[in-house]
Amino acid sequence: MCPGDKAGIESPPARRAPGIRTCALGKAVQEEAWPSGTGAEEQELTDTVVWVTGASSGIGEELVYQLSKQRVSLVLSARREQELERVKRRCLENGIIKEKDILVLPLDLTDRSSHEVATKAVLQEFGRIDILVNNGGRSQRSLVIDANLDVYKELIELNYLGTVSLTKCVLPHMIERKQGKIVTVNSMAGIVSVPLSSGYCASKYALRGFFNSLRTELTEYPGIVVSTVCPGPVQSRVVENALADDVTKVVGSVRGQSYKMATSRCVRLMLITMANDLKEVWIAEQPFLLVTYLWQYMPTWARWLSNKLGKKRIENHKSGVVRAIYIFLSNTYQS
Ligand SMILES: NC(=O)c1ccc[n+]([C@@H]2O[C@H](COP(=O)([O-])OP(=O)(O)OC[C@H]3O[C@@H](n4cnc5c(N)ncnc54)[C@H](O)[C@@H]3O)[C@@H](O)[C@H]2O)c1
Repeated sequence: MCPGDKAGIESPPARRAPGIRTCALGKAVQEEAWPSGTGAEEQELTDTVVWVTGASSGIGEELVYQLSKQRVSLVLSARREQELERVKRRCLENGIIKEKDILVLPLDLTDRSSHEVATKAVLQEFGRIDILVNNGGRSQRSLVIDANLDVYKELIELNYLGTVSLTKCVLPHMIERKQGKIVTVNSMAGIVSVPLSSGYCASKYALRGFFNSLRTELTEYPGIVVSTVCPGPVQSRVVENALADDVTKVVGSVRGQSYKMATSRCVRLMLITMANDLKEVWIAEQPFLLVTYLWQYMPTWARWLSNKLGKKRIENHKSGVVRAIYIFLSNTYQS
């Protein structure tokens, strides 16, 4: 943690002395050096055109609410137009943006043939795309032995290929302008391997690999920033919507989420990430962060701990009381 970081988010990096360092954003850590000499707050995103996928729920929905309090243009995408219209109304009621600043653009990430047309629609409306936030996605709660192969196909189609496809549509525009930000909501499950989420982990590992490669390919375009955001458990509908053992089955309703990070806090930290062009951030409360550190730096210990905690999680899943584990330590493995 940075010295003086006790106040967490209330002591933003802008106040800190120049220099490269590894900092904590309050309880949530970004494993990344701050850019030297700077340290922007989210207001620096003013006057940008931001396209958010998965804007109808959870992290994406909260992200557009917080962005709508600044002077930005927003494109809201997800599959359900009605839900997007609801989110738009709230943005207009509580934010400072006007009707002309917000475009509802229904989009199915798995329908890759529609992505080019959607990109053109955004460019036609606002003339540019400054920030693409690849947020839409789904999780999984099923054992490898039980999960139908279609579950894996769907998770790769949506979380991985859908994101890659949209990014590829937007990229030529950013390259032409030599600027832009591609922010992808990955997960701690892109670093930590978790039982019951094998397909989800695979899709998020794949995404992390893809964007790390893309970042290197873009070195001659320093104005294009590729950011990967890895949250731990955050309050949203991600578990409710998670695929079970068949692609037609979802987990459904889940019990309390109070142990998870508040969506608003996660999003605030994401905005700071975006304003500061950070390459990779880990956003989580303890002990989730600690487990991620173990996976990164002490994989042998991480595997030992995973076996202990994972066993319990699997037992609970098998005995049909999987919801109980959401409150206990085995949630170390949440998406
Ligand atoms: N909430 C967490 O604990 C957590 C942790 C780590 C990462 N994440 C990631 O955060 C992102 C947002 O998830 P969330 O937690 O807000 O969950 P959520 O279920 O509340 O929201 C998911 C969003 O993705 C959209 N979506 C789903 N399938 C889609 C499709 N085919 N096409 C377009 N949009 C689609 C949904 O409509 C919704 O808007 C996901 O990528 C998820 O993997 C969440």
